[in-house]
Amino acid sequence: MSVPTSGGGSLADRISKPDTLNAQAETFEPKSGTSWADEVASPSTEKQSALVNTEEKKPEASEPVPQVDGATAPFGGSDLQEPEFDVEVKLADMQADPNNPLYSAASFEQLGLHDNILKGVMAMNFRKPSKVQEKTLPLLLMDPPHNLIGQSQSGTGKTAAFVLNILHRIDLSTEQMQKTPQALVLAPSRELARQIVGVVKVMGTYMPGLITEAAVPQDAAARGRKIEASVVVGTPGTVMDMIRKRSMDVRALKVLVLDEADNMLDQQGLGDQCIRVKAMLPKNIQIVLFSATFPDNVVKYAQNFAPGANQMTLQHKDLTVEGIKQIYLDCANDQAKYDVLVKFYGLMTIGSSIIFVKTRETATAIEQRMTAEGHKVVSLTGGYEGAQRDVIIDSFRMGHAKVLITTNVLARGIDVQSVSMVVNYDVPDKFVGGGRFVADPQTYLHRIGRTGRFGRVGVAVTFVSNRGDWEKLMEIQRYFGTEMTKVATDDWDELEETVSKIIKSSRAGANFKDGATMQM
Ligand SMILES: Nc1ncnc2c1ncn2[C@@H]1O[C@H](COP(=O)(O)OP(=O)(O)OP(=O)(O)O)[C@@H](O)[C@H]1O
Repeated sequence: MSVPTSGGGSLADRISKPDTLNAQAETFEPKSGTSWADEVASPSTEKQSALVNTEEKKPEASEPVPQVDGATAPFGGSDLQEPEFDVEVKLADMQADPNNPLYSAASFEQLGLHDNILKGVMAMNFRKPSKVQEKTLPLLLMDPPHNLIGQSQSGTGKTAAFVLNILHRIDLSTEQMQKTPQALVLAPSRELARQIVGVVKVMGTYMPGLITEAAVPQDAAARGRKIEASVVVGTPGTVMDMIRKRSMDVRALKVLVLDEADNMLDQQGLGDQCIRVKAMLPKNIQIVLFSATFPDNVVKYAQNFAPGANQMTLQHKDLTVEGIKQIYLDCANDQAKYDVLVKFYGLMTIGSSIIFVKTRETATAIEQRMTAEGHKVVSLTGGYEGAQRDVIIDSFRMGHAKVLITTNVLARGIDVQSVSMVVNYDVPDKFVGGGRFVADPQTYLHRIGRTGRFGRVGVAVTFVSNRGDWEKLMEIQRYFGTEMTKVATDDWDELEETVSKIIKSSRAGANFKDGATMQM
């Protein structure tokens, strides 16, 4: 099959010819659009603060076995050990390789956790800690408590590290204590907050009296209800409102966690809210910051926010996840991108995938066009109301929709193990003033990290259709010292062959429709 794309020759060709390149440079202006800060829990959406008791969100018995919203597959853990996964390297091998981020020399039993907590860990089928869990848990569990800044690659189990510390520290001995907030986790999106609630609940299954609640923007009906939970996970604006309105009592809080901490401290608005929340908490609270990325400009903030913290950090070059194969599709021009997207989806059978775009408008446009082509897609952006967002993400987690189109609002933290491909329809960039956008390596890393979770394999495909995109992508490549393979889109036979080879070499899980060899 050979499906040529419309005119113009490949981008790389144009780039190697300076004349053409200059001509192109004038044509391609940075797109304006919705910003990251606009998409995340913004002050306006946060006004509708209320509590979400995720107890009500249990799936119907007849539905496919879901990931509990947001917990990982309940009691399935990282099921890479199971033979159904046609991978050459088993999780056990990875966890025995000292150079792998999933490696550990210790067992969960050696970490000094209470038996009821260990039972939860074992029921999740976590057989051994990952490196970040093994290294940070002894530091987190120390008495007196110490602050911690922890960094490790996406999908390597940071959530369990901070959740285990929380479960270890809370006191559930009386009904009064069970209903009193003792640990607070802040996350940048409602979806991530709800996911973390799911993890706390699943891990704490064997802890009698554990009550966990999400504090995220919600419908007006629940507004004003007092939090009666030992563990609270929320977005910063909502939590700030609740503390101010005294619907959350913070006097007994012992632990504050910022997940995606660099993002939380760096973003205008979010950063202020986190600082205000912290100022209202007891002074001797343990502060724990986790992320896969801590860019240089945020490190100082982080150290001020968590004074005297123990630190586990990584070099840029060690941040990429080995199992994620990175390619870019060289599209003739901006208009050709959509055709390439549809042809690409026509060619491959992909488990679940996420398409990242820059603006809400692009998300809606692609959703409509792909739906018309018969694909089961949903889109989720900051433009939707909270309750709608819950329905959308749940339908993706359950596998009812196979393709999720979203903006940076879901770039971080979301853990859906079946995601075998991430598409960057727009190269991630950030506004730096003066009408300029520059490459955003951190967002790139977080986006592609939605696949390849805990030793799984996946493919990250970035669309490049102009010189500006290409330069930004090369900047990202340099930043991480990684290799991204260029794939032309003017010869689909060749594209099929190239992508097939790449997928095989990475053990990644996508099938070509007419000759499946790989399985995920
Ligand atoms: N010790 C373990 N053994 C097996 N599976 C694990 C273990 N720890 C975590 N996992 C699983 O690994 C997956 C990724 O974990 P998690 O979401 O905590 O990653 P993360 O490091 O927070 O990633 P991100 O940077 O993207 O937020 C989850 O599905 C989780 O259940």
